[in-house]
Amino acid sequence: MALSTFLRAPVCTNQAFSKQIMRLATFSATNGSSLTAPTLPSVVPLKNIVGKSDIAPITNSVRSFRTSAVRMSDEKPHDHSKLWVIEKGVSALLVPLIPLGLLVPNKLFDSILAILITAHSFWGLEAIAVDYVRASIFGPVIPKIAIGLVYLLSIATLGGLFYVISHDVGIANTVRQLWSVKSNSHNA
Ligand code: HEM
Repeated sequence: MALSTFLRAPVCTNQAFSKQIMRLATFSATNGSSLTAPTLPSVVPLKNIVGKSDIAPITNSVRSFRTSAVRMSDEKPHDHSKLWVIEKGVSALLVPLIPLGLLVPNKLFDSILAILITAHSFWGLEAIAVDYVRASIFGPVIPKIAIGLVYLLSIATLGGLFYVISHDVGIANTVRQLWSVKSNSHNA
């Protein structure tokens, strides 16, 4: 097991374990001795050692760390859990709404589907752009262009879907026509 993985394991981040490690490290640093069972007292209060020695004790030998970017201090805190629930709610709504919209083609279902599909694919594509087009790899400009393209594509998708709904046969009927073309060519 890699050391970093081991240190992040629940047993290592446990407070009692951290205290024990701290005690061992401090004792070793201040005495310069090896940690063998006979030389190590069972309890060495930290405050007895700190101050009695010039050597700084290692007080943060086990420290949690994060791999995600640290939040900028001027950034307002966002509650992403609410957006997460909305994203998953929209995904769940698509499951009954897509077949329902196809079974009963009308402008209301088409409009709801247009909005939900655009929102859902926007969040999906935005997540891909944020996750894969990173500033650390592509520099500061390309990630902004990628996000801009996601916005452009989503606006074009919503505009295109509403054009089909208002000026053509609608989304559900378009899909049904495509299906019938396929089955006609199959029969011919
Ligand atoms: C019943 C219909 C659908 C359901 C239940 C569904 C569900 C999901 C789920 C659960 C995810 C993963 C989200 C995550 O990683 O957190 C996802 C990702 C995505 N969906 Fe859908 N989806 C549906 C239809 C669609 C449609 C119609 C489109 C586009 C026209 C679409 C575009 C995307 C995209 C672009 C992603 C991101 C892909 C990725 O993360 O790798 N989805 N969808």
